[in-house]
Amino acid sequence: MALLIFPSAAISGLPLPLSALFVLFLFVTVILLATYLYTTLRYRLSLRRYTLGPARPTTASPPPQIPYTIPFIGNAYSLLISPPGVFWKQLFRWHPRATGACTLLLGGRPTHFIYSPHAVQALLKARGPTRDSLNLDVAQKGLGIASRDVQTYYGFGEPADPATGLTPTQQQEKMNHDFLLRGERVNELTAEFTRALAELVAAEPCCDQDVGLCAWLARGMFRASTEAVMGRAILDVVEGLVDDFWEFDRGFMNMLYDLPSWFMPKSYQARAKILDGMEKWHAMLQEKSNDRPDPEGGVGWDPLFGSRANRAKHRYFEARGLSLRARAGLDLGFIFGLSSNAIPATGWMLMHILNPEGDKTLLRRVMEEVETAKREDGTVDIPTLISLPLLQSVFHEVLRLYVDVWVTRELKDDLILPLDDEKKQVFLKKNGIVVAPSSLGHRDEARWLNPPSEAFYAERFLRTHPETGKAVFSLDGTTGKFYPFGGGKSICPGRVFAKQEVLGSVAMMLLAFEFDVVGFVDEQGRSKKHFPTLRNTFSGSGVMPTDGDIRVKMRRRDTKA
Ligand code: HEM
Repeated sequence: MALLIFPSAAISGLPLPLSALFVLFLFVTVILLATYLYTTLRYRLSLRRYTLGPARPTTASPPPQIPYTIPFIGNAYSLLISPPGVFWKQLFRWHPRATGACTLLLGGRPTHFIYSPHAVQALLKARGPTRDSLNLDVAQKGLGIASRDVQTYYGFGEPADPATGLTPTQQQEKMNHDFLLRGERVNELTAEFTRALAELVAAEPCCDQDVGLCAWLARGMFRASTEAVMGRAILDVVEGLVDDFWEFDRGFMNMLYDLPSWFMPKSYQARAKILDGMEKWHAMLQEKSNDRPDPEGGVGWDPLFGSRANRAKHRYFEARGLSLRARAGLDLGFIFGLSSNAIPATGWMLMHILNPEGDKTLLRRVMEEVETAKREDGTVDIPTLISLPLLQSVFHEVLRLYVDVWVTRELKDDLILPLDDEKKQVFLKKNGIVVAPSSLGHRDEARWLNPPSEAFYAERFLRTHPETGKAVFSLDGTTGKFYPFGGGKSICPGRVFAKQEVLGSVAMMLLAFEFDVVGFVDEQGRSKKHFPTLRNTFSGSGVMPTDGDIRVKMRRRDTKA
């Protein structure tokens, strides 16, 4: 006690630097302790008000703010260093999940996290909240685009263009709608993708191969989807794009969280190299295309620009007068959207279908379904494929288990969201940030039962049709608890293509090759006993990467004697 009241007396015998250190230590301890006590008291009071307040619409209260110890940094440290899911598991041991929402202090900014399905559903439907601030962060920190170029690209707050009657944001939404979401355009993209993938599959050596399945797949799918969407030239001009992309992808969240480059030097180097290469590619595009690329022209795909979606994007870049460096960064962002989710999702799907520790009948049942989509010429009929019940269920189960996305919105106005019992509401003040972490809905133990939420269950999204008795795919009852593609006006514009790309790839692989599983390996290729799980990395970015791979011997089906 005397030590606390008269520290100088207690340390009078110590040399000066040690005394100074001791005082500093004491000072820091007092600050941390005081912060913890203050935030805990505030939490207790706000929780009481929040849970005991009268259940009338006029009484919406702000979410309880979770205590923390370090001022400014707040809860960021424990949230970010915990392996995926662990922070929430520990939090819900003492903070009632029934609150449906809570506030965390992340680097000085109070951020509201919501996990009540009603609240999530209402947030996604609300027209006011936007993704603007996240988009700015992604562009500047993640993609390395200069702030003024980002402003030029997004043009937030600019009036509508007199020629089109659309603001820049509306022009981007229209582009996504016209070239990524319209049925015929998606079909064109898928046709190009499957053509490119089939060429790569045909070029694979036919002899017995022993490969890491996901690593092998990631290279092939990346080439095929990049070629289909961005054209062939980019793969020739940007040297080492495939390997550099995955190195960049590994460090992307570090960049978004502003961690210094020495923390992940290889990822920063890979990004710089890609951007240099893509700048060259853009210079070449400008040189070779005197006319502005025409997205509506007769040709669906050309080797220089690739898809209509890419031509439309380049036309927009031109119209906004963007620098080549900015175009390179924005295209890297597009390739990130294109590849960083769909490719790992395909890997997880194939690994589960082939898993020798899993359901031994799954591969046979999936093959029986996939065979029904095989055309006489050996190609796959995509409309048939994407309506197969078991295959769709496996795809959605993979998205449920492995998508960990923070659907993030910025509030331009105050927002009141309903909580689960519908009598209570939560109040969120304008200018705040709201996050709906998908993993809290996707892995909610109370929602996903038999088998429990942590388990992979291929049939999870199948129901028995009451009249035919057949298994049908269904997403009934999942609103606000399952949102792998986000929702509302910012919902993923690539979702239709993603489903065709993933299911198309799974089917093409299974129809082309027989796989014998040799064993499991970790990321360094060392053998490990069990099926791979989530890599211990930052959560929140989309489909989580695996911490290993499944080693397989591949044999081409058509060359089997
Ligand atoms: C399994 C695959 C995929 C998953 C799980 C996924 C998930 C998501 C999510 C959660 C968002 C944020 C939505 C929101 O805030 O509400 C998003 C945005 C986006 N996705 Fe995807 N995505 C996938 C595939 C794709 C593909 C293949 C493309 C490109 C063809 C793509 C392009 C984009 C773009 C451009 C955005 C940003 C939209 C904006 O800023 O408004 N995604 N995606």
